Amino acid sequence: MEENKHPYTLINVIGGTNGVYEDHVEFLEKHFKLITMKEFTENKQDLSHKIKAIFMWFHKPVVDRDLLQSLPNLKVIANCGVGVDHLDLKLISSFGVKVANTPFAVSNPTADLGMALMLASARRIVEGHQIAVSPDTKCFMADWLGEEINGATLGIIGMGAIGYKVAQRARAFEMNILYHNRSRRNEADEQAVGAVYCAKLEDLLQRSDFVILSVNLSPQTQKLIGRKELELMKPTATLINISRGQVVDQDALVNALKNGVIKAAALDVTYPEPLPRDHALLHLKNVIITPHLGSATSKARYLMMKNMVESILAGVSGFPVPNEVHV
Ligand SMILES: O=C(O)[C@H](O)CO
Repeated sequence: MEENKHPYTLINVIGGTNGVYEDHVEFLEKHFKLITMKEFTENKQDLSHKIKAIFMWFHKPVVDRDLLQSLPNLKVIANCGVGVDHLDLKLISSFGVKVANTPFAVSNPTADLGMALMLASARRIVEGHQIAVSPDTKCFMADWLGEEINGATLGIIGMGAIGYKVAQRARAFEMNILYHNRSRRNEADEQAVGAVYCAKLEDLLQRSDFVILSVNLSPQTQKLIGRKELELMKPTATLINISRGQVVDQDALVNALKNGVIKAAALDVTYPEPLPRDHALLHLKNVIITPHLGSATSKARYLMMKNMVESILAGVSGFPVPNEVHV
């Protein structure tokens, strides 16, 4: 592969659970001369001036001041996924480096997962599976009653791309939809999904049977849902989190779930991930937890990688970077 045709790109070590999938490597190698973190660490002197881009797959490699200082020709960091809360955008931009994410690749699968969690909790899918496979089970179709979501009220907190996709799906399930967002959506958007804006978060919390979190993590949304907010929810309500674990005060959530303040929680994200094995959330019957599966589909992962490649190619060639995240 000719060096002058292909930007050198620093990636996380190939393979392993946090690595770039091995079957993606062939695709990446068509566009880049890939340098793994290991190769970089072992040959810093030779490589540091050559690397122009970072392919950041699930928060790796860690981009800190030291790494930025050792890459004087770095132009662009492509992050897989939409959330960039693990990146210090101001620091990165002070080095003249651009950041891009992949919002369009993740919005459908993450919204799907939000619906899956809501339905799984409402219809007791996880308990049902355990009953169905248990050697002691003799009786099917017994008293494992759940709730129907049609006609119920869904409160969506964070009506960005993912929140809106959730609303589209919830409409098809004939739910009543409330939403709270930094800025109100235009009338056409609201009407298309039948969503009603709640300027006050309190209002949405009091009226919803299901509350779903689809906000970005920021200083404003850290512990957005704490004791006070949980107490405003109905005792029959379920909290679903597909955003970031830190958006919820987990100690307050554990208390609320233990004491019947709310009925249940369905969480794709926690803090930390994974939770320590003795964490109370892992042992409560009214909790479902999935291991951050929001964007975990083959289609999304392929699209993420494709979008990242496009952003890197544009960034290293001095063109506007698709999906650039501005500070
Ligand atoms: O930020 C995102 O898009 C997801 O959490 C990564 O899968």
